[in-house]
Amino acid sequence: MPAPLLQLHDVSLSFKGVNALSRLSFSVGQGEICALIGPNGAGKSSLLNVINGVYRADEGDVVFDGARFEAIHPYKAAHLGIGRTFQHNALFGRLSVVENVLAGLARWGRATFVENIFRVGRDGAERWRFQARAHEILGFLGLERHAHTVVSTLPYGLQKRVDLARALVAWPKLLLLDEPMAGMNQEEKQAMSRLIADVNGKLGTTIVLIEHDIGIVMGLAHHVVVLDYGRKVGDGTPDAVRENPDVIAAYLGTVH
Ligand SMILES: Nc1ncnc2c1ncn2[C@@H]1O[C@H](COP(=O)(O)OP(=O)(O)OP(=O)(O)O)[C@@H](O)[C@H]1O
Repeated sequence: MPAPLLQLHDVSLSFKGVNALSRLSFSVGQGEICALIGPNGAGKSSLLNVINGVYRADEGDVVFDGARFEAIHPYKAAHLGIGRTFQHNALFGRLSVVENVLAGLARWGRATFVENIFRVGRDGAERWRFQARAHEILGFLGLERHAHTVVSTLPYGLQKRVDLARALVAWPKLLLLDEPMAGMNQEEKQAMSRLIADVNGKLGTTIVLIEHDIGIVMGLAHHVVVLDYGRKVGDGTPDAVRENPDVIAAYLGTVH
């Protein structure tokens, strides 16, 4: 395995007696695409929330890029290089695509988000740097021709791509994607899967993603971690995980 970028050690989290995560340990190597799979309620979203500081683990710790934390604020996580998309659309529907992408840089500069999108304010050089970065990412994700389209008027598949652009614009080392293909048809899933592979292959971004479509996971991920009731029941290459009897019993066996 490549050198780890992210390591979890004995991470536990509970909600009023429900164990969402139980002594969970695993590592994600630099440059990997790691998929988290498991049945509904297995703890996948809770895990992403611990990694980027939305939840604080009850026990255990996380090591990211060589630095250990028990709790971290989401803004701090973003500054350290942990980007995130959400399961449910969290875009500003009435703003344009490029304005939404600029929102991903809102906490990076000296000017405010409002100053940046209305192109006013203190730091012209920074404003142009951010605009250039936003357009670079839009170009990379094939969204440039939609840059000035109001987000709510775009088809769902493209809105998910804008969400990816917003997470990617702030130079993340680690990108956490919470069901980036949820609600998509097969063609849209294939297109999103190719984009994620490009982000990983061409930008070198390490990716942890939650995905329910096993066919997509097996084709896209280098590494699969399987959760069941907050516990890890599988951890390895897609082929190794597919043949693991515990995984078949806990999860893969239940999808047919
Ligand atoms: N904010 C919360 N308050 C109370 N319980 C929660 C909360 N978030 C998650 N849980 C519980 O923790 C467990 C793990 O939930 P989580 O959403 O992390 O699972 P998941 O694998 O992401 O599920 P899904 O595939 O349905 O999104 C579940 O039992 C869930 O009900």
